[in-house]
Amino acid sequence: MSKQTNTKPEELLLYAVTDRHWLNGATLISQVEAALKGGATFIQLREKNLDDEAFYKEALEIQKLCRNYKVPFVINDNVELAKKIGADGVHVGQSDMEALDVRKVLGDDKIIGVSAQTVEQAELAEKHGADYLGVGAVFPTGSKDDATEVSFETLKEICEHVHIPVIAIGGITRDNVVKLNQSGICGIAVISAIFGQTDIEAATADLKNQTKKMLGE
Ligand SMILES: Cc1ncc(COP(=O)(O)OP(=O)(O)O)c(N)n1
Ligand SMILES: Cc1ncsc1CCOP(=O)(O)O
Repeated sequence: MSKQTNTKPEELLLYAVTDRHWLNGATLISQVEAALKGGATFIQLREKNLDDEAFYKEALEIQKLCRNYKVPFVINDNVELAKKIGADGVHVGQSDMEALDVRKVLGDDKIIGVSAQTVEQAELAEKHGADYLGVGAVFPTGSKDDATEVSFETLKEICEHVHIPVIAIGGITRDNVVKLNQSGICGIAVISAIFGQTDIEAATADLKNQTKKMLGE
């Protein structure tokens, strides 16, 4: 990896993306804490329907928790909120604010993650200052209605064409993560394989082990 980025590949090993669909009466903070105890290495707060005030309060709370665990904390899509609370960064998709513009808002030191489904998108995101790429959906997923499927070949090609770390996302479980072996990724991002599990802490620890094995660590 020759290009300097604001993330370390080891921080991207097991990236947990929140989803209140799985709360079932629990609080998001308790679920995120269980994921952190189980060894999640990165947290993304992803809220699609929360009002501004509640989103702000929740982001502050989860940011504090992540700081206690020394784990990077980014916010999905909402660049203004990330700026306001001084989050470690944001994750944006192809239909969100462009990485170049995000960088102007957040400055040089913050983490910008960008979703990519093609080599062209990946190269452009890197050129525009992305620190890492989230590529998927690599398997069928029930967590995102409009997810585009990305083949193993495309995932591998993306990894070969960029110098920033790449993580895979979409339908990844403890049982299928092995199929991502030799793709070139440095980690995985998941929702349901962590937050959809009864024992979040144990599921996170198990998935982390399986991911390390897949990477040959
Ligand atoms: C790590 C990571 N990778 C990809 C995505 C998907 O982002 P996006 O394409 O913006 O879709 P939404 O998450 O906004 O539905 C992600 N969130 N995280
Ligand atoms: C946010 C996102 N982006 C591409 S697939 C996906 C959903 C991932 O969720 P799961 O790990 O439950 O398939």
